[in-house]
Amino acid sequence: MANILIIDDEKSIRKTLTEILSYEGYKVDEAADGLEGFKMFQAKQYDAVLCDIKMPKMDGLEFLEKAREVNQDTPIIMVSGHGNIDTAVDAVKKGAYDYISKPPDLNRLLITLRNAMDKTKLVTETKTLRRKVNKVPEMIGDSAPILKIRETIEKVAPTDARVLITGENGVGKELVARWLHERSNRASGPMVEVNCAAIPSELIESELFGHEKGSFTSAVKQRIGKFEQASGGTLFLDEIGDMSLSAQAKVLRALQEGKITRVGGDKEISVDVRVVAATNKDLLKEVEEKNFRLDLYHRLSVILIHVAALNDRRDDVPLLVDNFLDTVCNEYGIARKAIDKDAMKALQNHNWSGNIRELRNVVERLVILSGKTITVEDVEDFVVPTRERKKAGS
Ligand SMILES: Nc1ncnc2c1ncn2[C@@H]1O[C@H](COP(=O)(O)OP(=O)(O)OP(=O)(O)O)[C@@H](O)[C@H]1O
Repeated sequence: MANILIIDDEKSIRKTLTEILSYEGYKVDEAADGLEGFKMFQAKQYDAVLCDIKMPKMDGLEFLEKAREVNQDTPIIMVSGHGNIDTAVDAVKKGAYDYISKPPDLNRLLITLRNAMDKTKLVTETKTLRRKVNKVPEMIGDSAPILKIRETIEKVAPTDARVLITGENGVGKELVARWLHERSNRASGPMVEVNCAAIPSELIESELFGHEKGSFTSAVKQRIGKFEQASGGTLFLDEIGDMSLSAQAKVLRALQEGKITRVGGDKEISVDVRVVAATNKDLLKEVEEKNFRLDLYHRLSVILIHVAALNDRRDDVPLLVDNFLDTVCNEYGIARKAIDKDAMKALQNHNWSGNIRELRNVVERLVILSGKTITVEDVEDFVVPTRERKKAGS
């Protein structure tokens, strides 16, 4: 049964609305002004709110504004008298679902309520589905370094502490960042990723902080930067070691003050982001070579997570191979291929300079090229690079 909150200072209106809605099977609570209504709204989850505009203590617009800060999803329908249709329209612009006029027309009231609640249901379902579709892949492995990383993620994720993730290419740094977001209190917010190495240095500031229209030749319209996009969520700065010194200075300011300014703008905009950064470089060496700011390094590295190279945790190889065999065969829609002991051993001893990304490619290649069971010959034929085999044979 849906719960509806009615906020109106006129007792007769509350009575009429309550009678209609109770008759239709809704559970109804009443409040006589915005302040009382807001307290009830904070204390209980409602499916919809009907709210008068002109009221003592706290009016409808103020209620709307405050309620939106608490909960974005519950639809709020304004109930407007003759004199304040304009305010009702204004309320809709500010996030009210719709408005109905006094005296309330029975059919219009019920249809508006039903539509509002249908929409909320759809929004909630979409959110749940999106979360399911974008599920973060498992972090496979039970080697000591992986256990330690999982433990650190569980401890650190719910805090807003900044994390610097280090490790070679393809070890799983991005995966760690995604789990930090997933396990944080920001998980329902966005996770926005910026690959600092892939963006030309003259564009990185506009990418991160946005720009105002006309601030430079190609700025034909206003653009919201990644810091703003990530508000309420996590900003993942990948390859931070490749960021220009001038962009570093601006990032530092954003981290110190929690505020950014768009390129070509003069307004300071508050942003609420948790920053997670990653690099394959030795940042302290970059600091020594004056390519990276020490103050920024300290800001970013409150917590350090180092992801060990696959060659340093070979115990994880069999688990990873088994897991990738499952997913790859599934993706290709073919029966799960087996792998014999010697083949697994050969993979375990291989030099994984490309880390887990390389391992996944290798499994994919083996699945495509081998028979039902992957053998050590397959590994020798399809995995060990020709160059190395020639060397070994000569
Ligand atoms: N422990 C793991 N278990 C399962 N899959 C993993 C694991 N670690 C990494 N992967 C997968 O390996 C691939 C490479 O990982 P990821 O992109 O996180 O590496 P990275 O360190 O960020 O690489 P780069 O530095 O090149 O950006 C991804 O597909 C990721 O899902």
